[in-house]
Amino acid sequence: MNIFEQAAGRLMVALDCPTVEQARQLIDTLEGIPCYMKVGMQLYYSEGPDFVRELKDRGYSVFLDLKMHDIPNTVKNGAFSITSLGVDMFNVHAAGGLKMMKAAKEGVLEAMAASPALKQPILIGVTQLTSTDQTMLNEELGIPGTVEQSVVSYALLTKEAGLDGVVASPLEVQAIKSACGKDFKTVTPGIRPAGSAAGDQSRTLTPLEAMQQGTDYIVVGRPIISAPSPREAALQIIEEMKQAW
Ligand SMILES: O=c1ccn([C@@H]2O[C@H](COP(=O)(O)O)[C@@H](O)[C@H]2O)c(=O)[nH]1
Repeated sequence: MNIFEQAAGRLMVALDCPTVEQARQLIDTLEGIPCYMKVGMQLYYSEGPDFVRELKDRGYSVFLDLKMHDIPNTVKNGAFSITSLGVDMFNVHAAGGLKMMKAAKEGVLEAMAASPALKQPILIGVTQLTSTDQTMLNEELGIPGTVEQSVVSYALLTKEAGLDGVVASPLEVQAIKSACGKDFKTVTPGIRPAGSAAGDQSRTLTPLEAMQQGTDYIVVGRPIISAPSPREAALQIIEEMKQAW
């Protein structure tokens, strides 16, 4: 695998589009770029599992970002269904607790036992959303301490539950890796190339800075989707990621 492919494989493009037609148009413009595709609530709730299957048929790695957070039994059954779909990665909220995260893992293992040909998906826990800042954490959510402390404590809980990694901002990657080990995966949204609008994101770094922090995957939505040329924007981000090698 060359450096371009290695970098592209660590870029997750958030397909935050309202319809499958718009998502297809975006994917067509990214033809030949071997990035991960992230399907979130907007597209999944409108188009359902068929579009995920279509992405898999087109050869993409798929991160299904539905952030499950419910009672353990419901999450276990949801994890069974998601694993049976054949996605490469999915997530649950770490705030659902140890029992809920362990139930998600059980759902994965039961789906694997039912269909041994499936590839086991990477299962990750969401720590503190990248839109959350220090004031919101302490004053609105009533959680004491720093954002980094909260993220690391969720990461440790996620690891204890037997999951593979977490979603966090790139600013916390080093603290997560030193608490949970370098093989514990970090998936980091909150990526903003220089000059692009932060929007609702609070904890951000550029693609190069995120890679320099040692993150495993960066997630990018609007800086690609809303660019005049999404293809050029994605290629530019991959170029920036390559500089970290
Ligand atoms: O903490 C989180 C968890 C998930 N996301 C998702 O990532 C993308 C980011 O999109 P941008 O347009 O680049 O901001 C989006 O799909 C979120 O749902 C996140 O941002 N933060």
